[in-house]
Amino acid sequence: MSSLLTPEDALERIVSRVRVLPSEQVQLAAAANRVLAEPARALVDLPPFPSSAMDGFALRAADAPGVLAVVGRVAAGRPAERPLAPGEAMGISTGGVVPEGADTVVPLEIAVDRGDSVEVPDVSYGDNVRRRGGDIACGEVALAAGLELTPTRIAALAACGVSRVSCARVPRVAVLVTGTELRTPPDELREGEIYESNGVMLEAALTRAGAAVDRVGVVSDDAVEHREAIARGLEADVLVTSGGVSVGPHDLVRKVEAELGVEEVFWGIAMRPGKPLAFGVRGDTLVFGLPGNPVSSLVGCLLFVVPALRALQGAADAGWRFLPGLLAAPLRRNAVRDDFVRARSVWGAAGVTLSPVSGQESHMIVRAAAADALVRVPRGEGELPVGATVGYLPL
Ligand SMILES: Nc1nc2c(c(=O)[nH]1)N[C@H]1C(S)=C(S)[C@@H](COP(=O)(O)OP(=O)(O)OC[C@H]3O[C@@H](n4cnc5c(N)ncnc54)[C@H](O)[C@@H]3O)O[C@H]1N2
Ligand code: MOO
Repeated sequence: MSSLLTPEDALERIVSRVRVLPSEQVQLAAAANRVLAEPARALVDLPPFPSSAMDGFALRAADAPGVLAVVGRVAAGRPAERPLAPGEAMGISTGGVVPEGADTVVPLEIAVDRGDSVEVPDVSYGDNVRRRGGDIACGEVALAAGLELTPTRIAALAACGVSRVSCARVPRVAVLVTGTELRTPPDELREGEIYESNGVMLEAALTRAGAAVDRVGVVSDDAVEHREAIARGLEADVLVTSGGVSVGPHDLVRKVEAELGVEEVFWGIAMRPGKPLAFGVRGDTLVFGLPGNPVSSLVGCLLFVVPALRALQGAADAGWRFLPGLLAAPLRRNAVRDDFVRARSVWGAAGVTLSPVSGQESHMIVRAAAADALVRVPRGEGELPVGATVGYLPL
């Protein structure tokens, strides 16, 4: 591990080995968090008709101010039965069709409703009328290919009349945990054993990132067990292992993967935690060897596996999505590696401030759990002062 890749180079190498998964048709309601494979077009004008933005009276601006005859009442979904003539007004609800002949809506609060007539003040032409097609016109692209279907985007497509979308298939990810010392709660620990935490963490993080996760199991540091489990894991789109990627005699993952035909693309990244991360490919399967220390595993997953899942689904912006924040405490930089520091974020007048939590060692998952932000301290000289702008990922 003499010359380590920078995190940026590591991510670039990973993304360059990704082959986007084939797409399939998906019901819109089931497409949340997935990535659009083709542009989605509006099937209607939106709004589909000139609609009222207020509860009030529809009229012609040229007739105001004055007293107008009320010749109808329009509700949302119940349009007027005839056009509006000069000198007339119609009661109208928010979302109602502005009747033909009307061009303006006066809100209830500034009109005097006298039942058969209404007194209205001066108005500006077009006030409170939402233009037909003002949001989008029928046939236009509402969302481009490569966009993730956030709740806002799902709503936008539903409003456009779209019921099915084309999305990349959900990536299948196999998670394999290695380590003879690992037990699952509530089993009792024997001398030298600890509770396994990376498997559940990875399943949660990868499910949140849109993967279908298959827990291949927990294997001890034994080559035969490794071989059988890794061979199964290699059937998935992505294999993520935890532990066994360092230099010790019981670190078997890379060796067994090589025997099973995995081409190692790199091993080792100039970052802390997570330095001994390994990445390889076999066919189209991406193979991530995350270090066993729990915080190292978490950081490796967020920085490299999650973007790879986005890239597999054809996301236009698969890369890191660091948000800007201000350091609340000075942090020393390392000359050659990036540090990823766990911090607590607080929103204040100056923006988001980030306070590193106490206990930054890579086995301290409980200390990390007090944090909600992963702060990048870029390699370089000296220290970052209080108030320095840094990038962070929400945890
Ligand atoms: N001589 C060297 N030793 C180590 C180096 C090194 O460069 N030279 N690197 C250290 C770093 S950095 C890390 S990170 C770890 C990574 O080691 P492995 O990926 O081989 O992980 P393990 O040895 O299997 O485990 C490390 C640590 O984490 C605990 N662990 C493992 N899996 C889990 C799990 N699923 N849940 C909870 N805890 C887990 C394990 O018990 C160990 O304590 O190597 C350093 N060593
Ligand atoms: O990176 Mo190890 O990931 O420093 O504990």
